[in-house]
Amino acid sequence: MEISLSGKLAVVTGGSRGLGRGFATSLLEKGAKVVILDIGKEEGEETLKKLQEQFGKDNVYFYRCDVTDRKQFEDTMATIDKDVGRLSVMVNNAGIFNEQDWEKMISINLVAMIRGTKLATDLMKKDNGGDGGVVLNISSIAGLGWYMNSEVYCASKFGVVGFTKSMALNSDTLKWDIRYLCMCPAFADTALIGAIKESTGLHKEVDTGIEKAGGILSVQEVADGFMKMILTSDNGGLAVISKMGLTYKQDEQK
Ligand SMILES: NC(=O)C1=CN([C@@H]2O[C@H](COP(=O)(O)OP(=O)(O)OC[C@H]3O[C@@H](n4cnc5c(N)ncnc54)[C@H](O)[C@@H]3O)[C@@H](O)[C@H]2O)C=CC1
Ligand SMILES: CCCCCC(=O)/C=C/[C@H]1C=CC(=O)[C@@H]1CCCCCCC(=O)O
Repeated sequence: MEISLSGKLAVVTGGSRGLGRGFATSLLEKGAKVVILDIGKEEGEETLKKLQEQFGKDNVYFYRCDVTDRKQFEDTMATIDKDVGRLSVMVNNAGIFNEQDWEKMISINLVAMIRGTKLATDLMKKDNGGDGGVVLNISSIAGLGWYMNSEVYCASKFGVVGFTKSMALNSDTLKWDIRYLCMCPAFADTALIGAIKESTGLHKEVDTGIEKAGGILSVQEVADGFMKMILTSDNGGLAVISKMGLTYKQDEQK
């Protein structure tokens, strides 16, 4: 069964550039309203301008928000609920690769993803006046396997998989009418690749890894897999997006 996104409100963290901007664009193409949350003010405002030109002023919003700042994240979500509308789609996408500043990486990749999921759940759950919806958390291939010089990144992304799959099993999920989904991209063509090379020191190895994987994913390829999950995946869907396309893990067949 495919859901309709027309007129639905979506929030995308880290949506100013890279994969997040791709997800925001896909949601807008399907008729959703999109709020981008990002720490980068200039990039956010630039993206807002471009997307508003393409999809209309009333359909795209940008709030500068550091998702590691608990109060800022909570206040921003409350403001969106009051000023923009009722949330239906939450995309916890903001992430970094920085093994040196590993505590910050855990705060963004894992803690903020958990917080975003909980804040969205409170706004969407049917027994709290919400309309239900979908939370899609962005993990990585590094959330299912292990990579050299990437210990904390892998730990953070394994955490995203474990948390999201377990949320999907929460005994109240059916009552809430919320689907919890997790997507694991392989190497994709964004600024993160430079950060991986710099942080791990594995410049050649990353290029070889990309070659072995059949090349680098375009943002559009990842966004297509993302949209397929949003529209059709059952609660608990966990999928890899690679050059082979979107592949569900274990018992999740689509
Ligand atoms: N590019 C790749 O090869 C892969 C990326 N991923 C994941 O995809 C997600 C998106 O990454 P990319 O688009 O590739 O990277 P990117 O670096 O292009 O975009 C990340 C965005 O997150 C924002 N951000 C960072 N810290 C933030 C904070 N504290 N609060 C709010 N926003 C913040 C950045 O400003 C930026 O706009 C990340 O979770 C990443 O781990 C997963 C697998 C592969
Ligand atoms: C192959 C060397 C990798 C070293 C750098 C690294 O640890 C990268 C980690 C992850 C960061 C985001 C990702 O998605 C990266 C892993 C992607 C690897 C994809 C390889 C696919 C394959 O081997 O088939």
